[in-house]
Amino acid sequence: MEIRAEKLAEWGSSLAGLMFVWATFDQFFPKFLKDYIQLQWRKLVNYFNPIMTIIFNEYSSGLYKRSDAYTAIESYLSSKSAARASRLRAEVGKKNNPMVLAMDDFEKIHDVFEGVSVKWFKGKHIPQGKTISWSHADNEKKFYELSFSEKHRTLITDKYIHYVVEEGKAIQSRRRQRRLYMNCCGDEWDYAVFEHPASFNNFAMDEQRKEQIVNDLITFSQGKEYYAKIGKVWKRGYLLYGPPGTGKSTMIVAMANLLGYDIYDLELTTVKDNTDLKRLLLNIKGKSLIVIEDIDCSLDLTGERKRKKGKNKKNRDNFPKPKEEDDRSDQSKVTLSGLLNFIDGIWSGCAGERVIVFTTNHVEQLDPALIRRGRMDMHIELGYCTFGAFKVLAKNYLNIESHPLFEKIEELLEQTNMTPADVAENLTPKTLGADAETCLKSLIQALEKAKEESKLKLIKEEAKEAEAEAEQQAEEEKEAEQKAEEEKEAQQEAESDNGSNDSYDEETGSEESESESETGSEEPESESETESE
Ligand SMILES: Nc1ncnc2c1ncn2[C@@H]1O[C@H](COP(=O)(O)OP(=O)(O)OP(=O)(O)O)[C@@H](O)[C@H]1O
Repeated sequence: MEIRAEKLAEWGSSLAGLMFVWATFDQFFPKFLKDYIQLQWRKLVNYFNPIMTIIFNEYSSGLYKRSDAYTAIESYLSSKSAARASRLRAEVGKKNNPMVLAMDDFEKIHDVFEGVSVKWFKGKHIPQGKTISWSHADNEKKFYELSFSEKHRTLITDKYIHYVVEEGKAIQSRRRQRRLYMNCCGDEWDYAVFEHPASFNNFAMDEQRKEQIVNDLITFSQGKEYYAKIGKVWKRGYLLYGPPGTGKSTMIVAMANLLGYDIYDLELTTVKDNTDLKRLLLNIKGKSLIVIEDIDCSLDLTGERKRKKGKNKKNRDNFPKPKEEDDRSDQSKVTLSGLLNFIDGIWSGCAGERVIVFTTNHVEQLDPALIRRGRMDMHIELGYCTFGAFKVLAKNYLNIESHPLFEKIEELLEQTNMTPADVAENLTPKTLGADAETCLKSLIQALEKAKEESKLKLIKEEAKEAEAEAEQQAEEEKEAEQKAEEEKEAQQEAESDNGSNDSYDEETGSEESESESETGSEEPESESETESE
């Protein structure tokens, strides 16, 4: 015990001695000398275990835009900092990410990639004796320094940095508040912050089909290298078609939420001409989902423009249109070929990764050129509610996965056509505290009513058809009678004509025989003339 106490006292005094030396060194040695000693020390360490460093500056020289690599690294490290950095800086984030913790200046954190340890340091140069400028680039110069053992150079430069930048970008896109853009005047986009809770988890559709679509979207979003390899622009087209209320708009939102893309809602009727359409395309950023809703109402298939008929378009039609915009829509000259160029002409290669979605209630009216594979790569039919889709809605709206009434509902859904929108509406509790069973019963009532109505409709249609058939038959009979009558009259007339001719013959028989004999004598003559000629 005594020996241990002695040892502790010894260490204590050595530590105190060291601290005294360090304090003296720190206080009395000039900065350049300290820097020099530090440099020599690093060189000594490097000699035995060579360390490589890479610097990522916040601003590239001469540019006033933050470096993309720097911001991506910042996002990547902020996701690691909460657990690893000893000093953090808290920043108020956006609504969907209230607080962001980032590593503070002059902090270090360690990271491990494929078993290799690396060190990140966040530093900044503060220019001395310079007046403060409004430009960040002229003031503090922040940077990240990545250090690692020289022997892992290839792994870090070839793989790790790429991984960090891609991860950082993905984190940025998840954190960023997304935007819903609308084309407003000519070639410009206006936007609103977009927060819609629809997702594939709560989208009512058969699970297998849903999985196919989700996989397709994810494969596309991760396919940068694949598209580069096959020499195609990194874009994919989806055609959503089906009756109103089957979830076309909802699926667009679910797609955007899944991919973390902004939505560009393109209203073709307000685009002046093909040139404006091209300009709009050039103003679309990457990671975007371009939507043209009700394409059949936007563009005449001959390339002529057609004003929207009857359809109450979402978003835009809730606001009064400025007069110029109304006038503009009258003058729109976007053609089908302009739209085809917009989708996949050479200009389409300028906007980076993006998805194009068309929706329509009348797929049969669309020009095949517009929706052929390669333009609209995946055609998705959204139909009436199936039992599989109903189960998703029941889980969303009532939080139940099974119920004795499900069997009856399945049977009724097979016998009638009801859109998911109507099913959802019937599952929504109408009174405070209404339980699941009440809502299911209300749906059954609605389904039975719909079934009755469709039966009545069918009977009416059949009666109408029968009536039309009877009418046609009567008309045909009438026509036949009339025809018979006419034929009879014609025959009678012919007979009476014959009778009068006979009596004339009797009177003028000699004349006729003369004329006949004249003609008879002439005919062989003319024949012989023709032959000799
Ligand atoms: N498959 C679905 N899953 C979940 N909710 C749905 C589905 N289909 C429709 N709904 C609900 O019905 C409402 C109307 O759907 P939505 O606007 O997406 O239909 P739509 O096919 O785009 O209709 P329209 O052709 O009239 O534009 C939405 O608010 C949504 O809540």
